[in-house]
Amino acid sequence: MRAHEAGALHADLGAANGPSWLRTPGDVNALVPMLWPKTVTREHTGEITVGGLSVHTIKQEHGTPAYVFDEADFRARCRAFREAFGGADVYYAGKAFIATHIVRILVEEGLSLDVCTGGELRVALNGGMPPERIGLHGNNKSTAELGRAVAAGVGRIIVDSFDEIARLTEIARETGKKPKVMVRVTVGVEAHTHEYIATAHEDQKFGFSLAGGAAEQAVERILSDGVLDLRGLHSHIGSQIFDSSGFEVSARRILGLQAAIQQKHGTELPELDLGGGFGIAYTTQDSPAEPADLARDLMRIVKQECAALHLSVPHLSVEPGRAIVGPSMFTLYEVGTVKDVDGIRTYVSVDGGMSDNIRPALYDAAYSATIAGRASSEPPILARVVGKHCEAGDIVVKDEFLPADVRAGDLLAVPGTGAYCRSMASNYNHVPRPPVVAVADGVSRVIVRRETEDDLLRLDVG
Ligand SMILES: Cc1ncc(COP(=O)(O)O)c(C=O)c1O
Ligand SMILES: N[C@@H](CCCC[NH3+])C(=O)O
Repeated sequence: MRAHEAGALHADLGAANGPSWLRTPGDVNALVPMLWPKTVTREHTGEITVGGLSVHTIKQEHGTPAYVFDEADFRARCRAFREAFGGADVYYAGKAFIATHIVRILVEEGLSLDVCTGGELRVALNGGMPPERIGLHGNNKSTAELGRAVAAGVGRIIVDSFDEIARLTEIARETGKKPKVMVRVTVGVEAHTHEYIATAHEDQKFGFSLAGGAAEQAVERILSDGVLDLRGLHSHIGSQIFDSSGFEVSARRILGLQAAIQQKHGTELPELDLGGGFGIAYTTQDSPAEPADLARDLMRIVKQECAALHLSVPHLSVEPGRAIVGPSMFTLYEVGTVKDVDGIRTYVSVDGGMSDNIRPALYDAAYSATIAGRASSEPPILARVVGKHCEAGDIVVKDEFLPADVRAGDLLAVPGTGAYCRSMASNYNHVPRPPVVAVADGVSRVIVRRETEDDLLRLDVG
C-alpha cells in the first residue's frame, strides 16, 4: 500500500503548498507546457519524446542520469529575448550553463555573453564569441584574469572593487590599451528571492554601494585617471525574480546616479546594464513573464526616468541566464528504489541527486517531476524524489504526485534543470557528473561528456 493517496492529502497540503494540478489519475501523465522544453510531448505510447527522440532512445544511447537539452527550445528563447529587446544587447549569463556548443549557438543567434571567470572566458573564446561581445564580471578577478581579458579585447569589464580598478589601471598603462569598463552599483534593493541569490541589498560582497557613496567614488577615480574607458553603470539585483518593481527601483536609483555624474563631471555615460534575474517556472505555482513583457516594462521605466532626469536614453543591455537556458533542459533519471514510509510518504530514489542539482539543498528550490517512460492510469500518490547520496537532505523534488505504480526501472524526468544545475554540479560521493545531451531533429549529440570514475581517479595523485 502506498503511504498517501492524493485525494486524502489535498486538504492537508492546501493549494499553495502542494503540486495542485495533479489531482486525478489522468493528471499524473499531464505535461504543463510552461515547465517543459517546447518540443517535449507525451506520445500515444505514454513515453516522452524531445526533439523527436524518445527518452528510451536517449537512455539507450547515453545512459542516465543525463541532462537533456532541447536545442530548438534554446534557440527560440535566445531569439525571443533578442527580438523583445530590439535595440538593446542581450548578454546571455554563462554562469547559468556554458559549453562550447552553447557559445556557437549564441553567436549564431546574435546574443552577447557575460562570463564571470577566466574559465568561462576560455569557453567563450573557444566557442568563437567575438571578444567585443563578451562582458567580464566577478567580485575578485585576478590580475591574470584581467590581463587575459584585456589581451583578448573583451568588450566590457564590469569593475567591482577599488582593488580591481587599480589592477586594471596598471594593466592598461602597461599594455597601452584603454579597456572599456562599467561600474557595478549596489542599488540597495531587497529583491524578492532567496537571500543567497539576492545581490543588490547593502550587506553583501558585490558592487559599489550607491547609498554609501562608493559607486560615485569609483566613477570619479576612473574619470580622473582617464586610463579606462568608462562606458556606463551596471546593476544586477538578484536571480529568480518575478516582481518587476525591483527592476523599477533599481533603474530609478541608478539613473539618479547617472544624472548626478553628468551634472558634476559633464560626462554622459552612453551605456546602462540592468542585469538579469528574470524568473522561470519550476512548478505550476510560478508564473514567469514573457520576454516581450519584460522588455517593454524595462524600456518604459528607463525612458520615463531619463525623461524625468533630462538624460538621453543610454544604450541598454540585460544579462538573462536562467530565463533562456533554464526551461530548455530536463534531467532524465532512472528510478532505483521505491520505499513507502507508512503513513508519511513514498520515497522514490533516482540514480543522481544533489551532485547534479544542488539547488533544492542550497536554496530550498522546488522542482516537479513526471514518469517519462510510460503513462499510468494508477491514482496519484504523494512522493518525494531523492538522490543516491549519503545525505538526508539529498532531495531532488520535495513533493510531487507520481502514479501509485511508480517502480524501479522507471525513467523519471525533472524539468527546468538547464540553469545552475550542470554549472553547479559536483562529484560528491565520487558520483561522476552526468553528460549534457543536445537533441534536435531526431538526432542526439553529447555536448558535455559524462564524467567517469577514471576522470576522478586521475585527479587523485596517490
Ligand atoms: C551580474 C549577473 N548578471 C546576470 C546574472 C544572471 O542571472 P539569471 O540567471 O537569474 O538571469 C547573474 C546571476 O545572478 C549575475 O550575477
Ligand atoms: N546559482 C543561483 C543563481 C545565482 C546566479 C549568479 N549570481 C541559482 O541556482 O539559483
